[in-house]
Amino acid sequence: MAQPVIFCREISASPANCTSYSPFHQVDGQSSVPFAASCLRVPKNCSLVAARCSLKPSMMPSALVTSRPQQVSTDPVNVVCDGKIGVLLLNLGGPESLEDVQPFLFNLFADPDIIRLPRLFRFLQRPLAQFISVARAPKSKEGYASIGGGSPLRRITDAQAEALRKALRERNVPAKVYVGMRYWHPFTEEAIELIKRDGITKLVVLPLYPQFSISTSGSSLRLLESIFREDEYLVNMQHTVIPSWYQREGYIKAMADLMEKELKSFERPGEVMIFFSAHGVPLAYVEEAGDPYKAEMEECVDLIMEELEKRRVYNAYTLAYQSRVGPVEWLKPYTDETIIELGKKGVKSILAVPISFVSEHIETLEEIDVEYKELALESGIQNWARVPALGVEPTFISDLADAVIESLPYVGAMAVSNLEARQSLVPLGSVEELLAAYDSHGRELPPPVTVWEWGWTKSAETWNGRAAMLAVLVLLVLEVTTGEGFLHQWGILPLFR
Ligand SMILES: C=CC1=C(C)c2cc3[nH]c(cc4nc(cc5[nH]c(cc1n2)c(C)c5CCC(=O)O)C(CCC(=O)O)=C4C)c(C)c3C=C
Ligand SMILES: [Fe+2]
Repeated sequence: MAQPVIFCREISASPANCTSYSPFHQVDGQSSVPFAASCLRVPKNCSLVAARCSLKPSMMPSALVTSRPQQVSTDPVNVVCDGKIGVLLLNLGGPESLEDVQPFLFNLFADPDIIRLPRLFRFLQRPLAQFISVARAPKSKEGYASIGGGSPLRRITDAQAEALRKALRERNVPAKVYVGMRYWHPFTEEAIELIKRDGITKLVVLPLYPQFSISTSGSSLRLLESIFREDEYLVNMQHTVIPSWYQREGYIKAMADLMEKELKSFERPGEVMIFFSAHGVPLAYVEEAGDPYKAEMEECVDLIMEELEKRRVYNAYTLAYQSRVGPVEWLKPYTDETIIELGKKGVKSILAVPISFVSEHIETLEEIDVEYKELALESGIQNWARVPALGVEPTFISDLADAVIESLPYVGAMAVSNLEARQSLVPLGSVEELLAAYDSHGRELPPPVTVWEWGWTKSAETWNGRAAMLAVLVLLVLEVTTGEGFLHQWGILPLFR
């Protein structure tokens, strides 16, 4: 994993030709040593007012100076360009109807960042995804049926895109804002088509996940990288990525505002346990593949609590991880077990705070509001409330707009137009650099799901699952090699040719 370093960059634009060099400095204590030099290309007629940026220690690669955007100095950063600016919001996507559930799950499980099979078995990714999605669909459908028959994600993300567009316009930055989902409509590929159609020349890529995970932002960026690689238009389009933004002051304040408001709904606000519930990831993502998700999550919680303390809110708090799937170990502590523990310890009031996602979705509306609430009440907790997701909260949207504007001076700063370099480097640097910083060896990730959960103990479940997985792999190999078997009989296999 990349070592923590401090990067400092100064950009100065010469008005004559609007081209400048931006030396990078790696700052080691007091001294500052040149680290690398890259050419910042700015289109003609673009006036770039000097921007200074100093970043605190971070795991981010050098290209991603925008990863600590709140650290950008208060100097005015004005980029008024004749280029067409686009902002691409990346998100997960969700089924819009019950019929969409199985194909949506297929897309999710076909993603090697969700299930990464050993290289030898990669050809089984899609058959396996088909198998798991068909097996899981009935349970998932029940969940989506209970929240109105589909995910609200598309509607909310579209509203966020529109609000962001307006906020940018109010700041005199005319930009088009696009939504690209990873697993359902509008797919990232659809967004890219619109970006090309509109002739966008400068793109800010903004995953709508506050914290970075290989399984979310990483997966979306990996897809984007492969699209960029193959497209001559995109090769020449300048871009930058804001990989995570949980540490931004505006986001932290917006979260604290919502929490403060919700705390007031309790009879004795001071006695409420603040319960941050984050979406989990399998432990191996963090411990073996270098996913910064857990570290970023913990820092995020600390920053929110610090902000609340400034407001004289001193409640006890805890962080746990929800939504685990299958028998492998996920990040701990688990939300359900923690709720039971708190009940045993005599906690009477809980304020649940969904922390890894900025829209309402199935895991807030069903898992937290229904399942965890029920569990809490059964465990002796008497008062339960939940903080709503940020959605289009003005402070939040306004902060996203600031993040986009602060990142504009870096758009294309790492551009490589050299044909030879394109082969080894990703054309426009930053997506590739980001992916290279995490999960650089593309290590095998554990399949986080299983459809075979039998046995009485955790260990038995794990081994049963592994044995069943092996058996299915063998069957699939036989199917693919002989063209006969149960998947063909069920008409499953021809679907993914
Ligand atoms: C930061 C957020 C998320 C992380 C990290 C994440 C990892 C992750 N998810 C699965 C499996 C499933 N996720 C599902 C839905 C879903 N996941 C997230 C967010 C994160 N996932 C959201 C916002 C949603 C809901 C979308 C919606 O429709 O509202 C599902 C489908 C629902 C279900 O059947 O439970 C699955 C499955 C894994 C395996 C994983 C990490 C490897
Ligand atoms: Fe998920």
